[in-house]
Amino acid sequence: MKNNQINIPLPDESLRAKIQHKLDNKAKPVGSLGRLESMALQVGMIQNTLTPVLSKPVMLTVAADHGITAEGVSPCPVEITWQQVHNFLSGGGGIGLLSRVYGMELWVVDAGVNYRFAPHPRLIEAKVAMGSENFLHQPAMSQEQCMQAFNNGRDIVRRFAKEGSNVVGFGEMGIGNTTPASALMSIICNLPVDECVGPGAGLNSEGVRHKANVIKAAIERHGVSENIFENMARFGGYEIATIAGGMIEAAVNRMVILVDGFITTAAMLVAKEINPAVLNYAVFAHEGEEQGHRKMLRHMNASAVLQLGLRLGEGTGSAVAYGVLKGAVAVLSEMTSFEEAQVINTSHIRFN
Ligand SMILES: Cc1cc2ncn([C@H]3O[C@H](COP(=O)(O)O)[C@@H](O)[C@H]3O)c2cc1C
Ligand SMILES: O=C(O)c1cccnc1
Repeated sequence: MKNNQINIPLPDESLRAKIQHKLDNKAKPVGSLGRLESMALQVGMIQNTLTPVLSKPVMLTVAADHGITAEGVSPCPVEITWQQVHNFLSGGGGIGLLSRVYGMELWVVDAGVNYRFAPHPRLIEAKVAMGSENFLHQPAMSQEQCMQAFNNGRDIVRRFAKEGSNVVGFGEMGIGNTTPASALMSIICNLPVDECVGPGAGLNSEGVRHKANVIKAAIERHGVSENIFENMARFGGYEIATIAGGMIEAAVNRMVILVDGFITTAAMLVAKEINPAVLNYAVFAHEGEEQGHRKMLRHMNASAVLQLGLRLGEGTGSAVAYGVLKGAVAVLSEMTSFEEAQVINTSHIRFN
């Protein structure tokens, strides 16, 4: 597939001034709701309306295993991936809890976990393989497997869009997945590997150095392609490919995309390589502790909604930011104007 074949609708720029005017005429000093106002503007533009509504919010936590863990790049046992899938499905873990607290419907996607799950009403079966290959020695996925995972993500999100969801949060679970995320980041942001790695789930500094060396050796071995899908097949993972596809499809369907932590943000890096218009739909939920996360956001000129020192993933930051997003959307759609509130209009008073 060529990089730019997927068509994403562009915002109707003539609406921007109208939304801004509506925000400026709410009963408050101009701009005083800060970031809530810019988020409201973004959602208004995404939905092409002065009265946006968030409906049927879904959280997709996409899980997969990684052959590269054989190189000792994660401090944690790989069985945690499938164990956490069970945990999430029972309402546990960070995302089981926070999706419930903030009112998002959680779905767990098996994109490539090395475990055979019994069917479960909240588990979406999209397994391409029992985990990726060890990309130090061979490509993580074949080109076909990578496209399969990408298209699975598109299919899943298309289904939710058809059912009336207009906001989707992404999260992930996959022991070892900070390694492919760092590799893709280094390639896409054109940054040295050392600037893209961090402790992940808890490596010490020696472990981080080892992780960097593994990534450098893998990039040396396979080389970097001009084609983003080839790079994803060489160095990526099934959850990253599935999330990237899901993000692209969300934008195609004019859905708000909540982007979570380091790994999910790497999937957004991939998605914007496929079509940069996806960024119009992205709300970057938080800026986390992993150094690479901050740098990826800078690369995309994005500023995150929250700064909570998170370093978990799973979609936890997306769930919390969804709470903020709800407030932002309500400001545009529901907050009283000066006229409605019978308050003297101060929208002409501007300090810059
Ligand atoms: C109990 C536990 C729960 C998690 N939930 C998310 N992660 C996070 O840590 C993993 C990535 O870090 P690394 O690349 O260092 O393995 C991913 O599963 C990510 O979602 C977890 C990790 C653990 C151990
Ligand atoms: O920032 C994240 O999302 C993150 C950091 C470390 C491990 N897993 C996820």
